[in-house]
Amino acid sequence: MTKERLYLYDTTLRDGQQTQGVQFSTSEKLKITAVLDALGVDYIEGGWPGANPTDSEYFEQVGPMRPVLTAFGMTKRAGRSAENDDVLAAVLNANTPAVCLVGKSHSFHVSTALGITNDENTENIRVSVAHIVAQGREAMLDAEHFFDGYASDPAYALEAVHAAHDAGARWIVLCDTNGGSLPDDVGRVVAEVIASGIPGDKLGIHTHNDTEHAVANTLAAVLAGARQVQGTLNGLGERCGNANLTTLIPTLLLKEPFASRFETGVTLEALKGLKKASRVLDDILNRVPAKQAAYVGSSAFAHKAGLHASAIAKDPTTYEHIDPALVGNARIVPMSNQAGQSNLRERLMQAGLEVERGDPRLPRILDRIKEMESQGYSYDTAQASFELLARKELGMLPEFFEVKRYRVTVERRRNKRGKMVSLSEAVVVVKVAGEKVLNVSESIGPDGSDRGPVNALSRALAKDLGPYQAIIDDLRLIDFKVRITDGGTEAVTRVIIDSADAQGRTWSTVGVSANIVDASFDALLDAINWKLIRDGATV
Ligand SMILES: CC(=O)SCCNC(=O)CCNC(=O)[C@H](O)C(C)(C)COP(=O)(O)OP(=O)(O)OC[C@H]1O[C@@H](n2cnc3c(N)ncnc32)[C@H](O)[C@@H]1OP(=O)(O)O
Ligand SMILES: CC(=O)C(=O)O
Repeated sequence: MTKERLYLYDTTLRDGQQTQGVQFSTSEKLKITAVLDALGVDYIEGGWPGANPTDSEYFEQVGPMRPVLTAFGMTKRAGRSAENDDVLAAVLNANTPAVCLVGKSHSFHVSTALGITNDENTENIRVSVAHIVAQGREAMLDAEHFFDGYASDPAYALEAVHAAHDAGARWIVLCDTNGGSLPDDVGRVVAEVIASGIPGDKLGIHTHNDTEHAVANTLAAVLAGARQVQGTLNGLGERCGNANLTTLIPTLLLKEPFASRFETGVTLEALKGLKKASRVLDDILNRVPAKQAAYVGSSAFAHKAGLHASAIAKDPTTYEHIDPALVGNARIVPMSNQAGQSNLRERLMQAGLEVERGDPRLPRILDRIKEMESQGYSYDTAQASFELLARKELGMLPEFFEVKRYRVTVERRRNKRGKMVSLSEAVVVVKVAGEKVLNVSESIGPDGSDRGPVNALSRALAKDLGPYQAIIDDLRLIDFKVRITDGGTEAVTRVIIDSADAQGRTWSTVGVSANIVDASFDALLDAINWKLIRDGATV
């Protein structure tokens, strides 16, 4: 059976930039462009030229590429010609092969937001699309609020999209702008638009995630006949985000009925780069990756319960909907008080530790984990701390250095300008390679402000570890989570630290104490020891 082509349209650089707190620089936009190109999307919407200096600069710098570069803008305003609309001119001046204009298709918005008549709006759409087509560009209309408009005034919603179609638009994109639609309605409405005379291979779908249905709504639209799919990496986008391409792409490629009916520009080989693509965006945004993200999250193939891990060891398909390698992800079998010996052996194997079934050390490790978790530790995310605990029980934990003592102080005082400022200072004394080393560090960030006592401790600890220093030089603390938890008889502080290094590895460690500084210090120590072991340090 010949497969039908589905076109993937990425709007990370435009609608993704409408996410609260997200502001890409030009170089970040160029980096994301390269990721999208490698993945194989068909269109990249680069932004709104003329709306801000970054978007304009991006279009000047981006250069030729395989995906169709698309500039975004809005239909011309009433009372002026398309040729004389300065906003439209700025969009066209970016000289992109494709231009996508947002236009109103809900009569309520035409009267309320634009303050014009339906006829004027229809004319604005028609003339604007015709103007783009006359310049030899591929024209698209993002029909804003289409589904809400169709529910309240179907005749006008159809009039608006037919105006774009008749004026030569290559794509008419039906937008669920407020994200409140549900799949049955989206599928029905797309089918009715096709029945009204706009063929499905000219229809696109653009959904928002305000009811967590953006992906489901997109799939419903595709099943009803739409052939262009809009979305963003990691579901970035205005309010609750857009349809998540990081979920949609593997679903379209791997799940039925999509996999056998459709093909996209993304190959199975490129799909293996999906998790990495997702992480590049997280890195740019300085966000901690969402662990439970479908397909690409670090928990997406994590098998915590003993029953699951036992079956997974026999056949991974017992608890996995796809092979994680297809999307560049990996299976993990975390340790926790939900685990049995199958989790443990699998997890040890992943850490390079072969332990025979029936080895008496296995139940000892399990007992130790359960005992530590009852004191407030949590190992299902802090896998690096688990590995160190297991190594200790197995007699395979080298002592690279010994911490003799540490101290941290926080001083609050007025600076010369009379402003109250803090200064955190830490002293750590370690014995390493037979030598006692005293390290002192302050915690001042690049902007001159105090980064707190844990940062000062981390810097002092990692300042001079003698022969091991070169190994830990690239260690970075990327996240720090503190939680007051029940440690058996009384409340304790649990600190989880996520670390990363230049090899792209991330790992989590845990520390627990009644004292937040001690809990943090223990988690920091584990982070360093884990890296030393993984990088082959010897005593
Ligand atoms: C649904 C979506 O997400 S569409 C994407 C929206 N994206 C953005 O808004 C981000 C980029 N936008 C901007 O930088 C600015 O809004 C600009 C540069 C485009 C316009 O700025 P300003 O001229 O200051 O206008 P402002 O933002 O206050 O208001 C938008 C104007 O566009 C008009 N407008 C809105 N949609 C349309 C449309 N589809 N066609 C024509 N005009 C429109 C509004 O009526 C309003 O005009 P008014 O001030 O005469 O009432
Ligand atoms: C165009 C667009 O981003 C929307 O309607 O949601």
